[in-house]
Amino acid sequence: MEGLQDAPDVFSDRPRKDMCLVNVGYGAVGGATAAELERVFGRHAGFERVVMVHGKPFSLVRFRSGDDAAAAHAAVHARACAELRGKVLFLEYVTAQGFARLAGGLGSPSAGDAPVLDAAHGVHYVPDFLSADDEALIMQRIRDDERREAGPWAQVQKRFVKHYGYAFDYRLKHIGDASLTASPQLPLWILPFVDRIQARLPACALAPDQLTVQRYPPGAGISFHADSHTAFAGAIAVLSLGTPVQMDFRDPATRAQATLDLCPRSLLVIVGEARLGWEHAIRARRSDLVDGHVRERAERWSITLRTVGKTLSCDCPYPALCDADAKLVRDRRQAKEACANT
Ligand SMILES: O=C(O)CCC(=O)C(=O)O
Ligand SMILES: [Fe+2]
Repeated sequence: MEGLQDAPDVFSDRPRKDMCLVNVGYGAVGGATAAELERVFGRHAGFERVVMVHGKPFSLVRFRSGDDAAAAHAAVHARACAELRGKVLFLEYVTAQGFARLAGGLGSPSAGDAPVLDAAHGVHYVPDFLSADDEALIMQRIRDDERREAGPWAQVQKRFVKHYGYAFDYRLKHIGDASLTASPQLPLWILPFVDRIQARLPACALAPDQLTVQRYPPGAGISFHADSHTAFAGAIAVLSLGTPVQMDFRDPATRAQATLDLCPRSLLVIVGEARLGWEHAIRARRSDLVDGHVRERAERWSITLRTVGKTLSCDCPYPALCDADAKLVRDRRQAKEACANT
């Protein structure tokens, strides 16, 4: 296929949640529209979204899991499709990297181009943003709240999370049930720190209405992800407390990586490209290698501040990581519009 001979690691022999419909692209002659493809794939369990790339002869389809994709593959692959004028459809499983490369029209930078972690790319890192007294005060407030609220903490992988303002549903990867918040408002003790973040980084325009406390015992991490583009609007801020930890950033198309050391008492704010176009992760391991030396991890706490997206939309140029066209998001958007019109 066009351009793909130079793209190793794009296709996979075994089922993956992403598939490439290799012989139908966007367009009039022999092509289809996204709505037509959604009708074809939307009837299969776990369908999430179709991504079409202008000017390319293929399309991409994402399912919730490899099993869901395999079931749709069994029903669709190498068969004539009545909705597409009897055209025989051919599907190939694609890797996550393949999906990102194809969704980007294969125009992504070559592998090995390490992303640069600086403000120009939307990474704002402020070491020692908090004093040791601030850190102790925040830890004390977390403990005080804990006694008063008695939860609700949730365990996600090996870490523990608690939400204020809005809950996050880690299964749906979107805003969840409000009853799962410790409180519908941000805790009052965070407000002076929000003011301080705004004063320090005014251009990031952080105006949070959700706060998440996370506790990482040694060995806990968070797998590669981009925070949902539609669940949250604008900048994301992270205050780090406790042990230092490395955060890895990854370009989904090239897999190029860069590492940022998140020191205790630091502030990290990600916006724009770093927030929407890169994934980030904290590896689930007990130590980090820093300048050739093993640094053991102890317990780490983070406070993340976000603004819940009210429009459920996103017009970023990063389709591989954008959920604006995901079925869940479209359904929620529709339900919201229906509500507004009644
Ligand atoms: O704990 C952190 O430093 C950030 C975690 C993160 O990426 C997230 O909650 O989305
Ligand atoms: Fe994140």
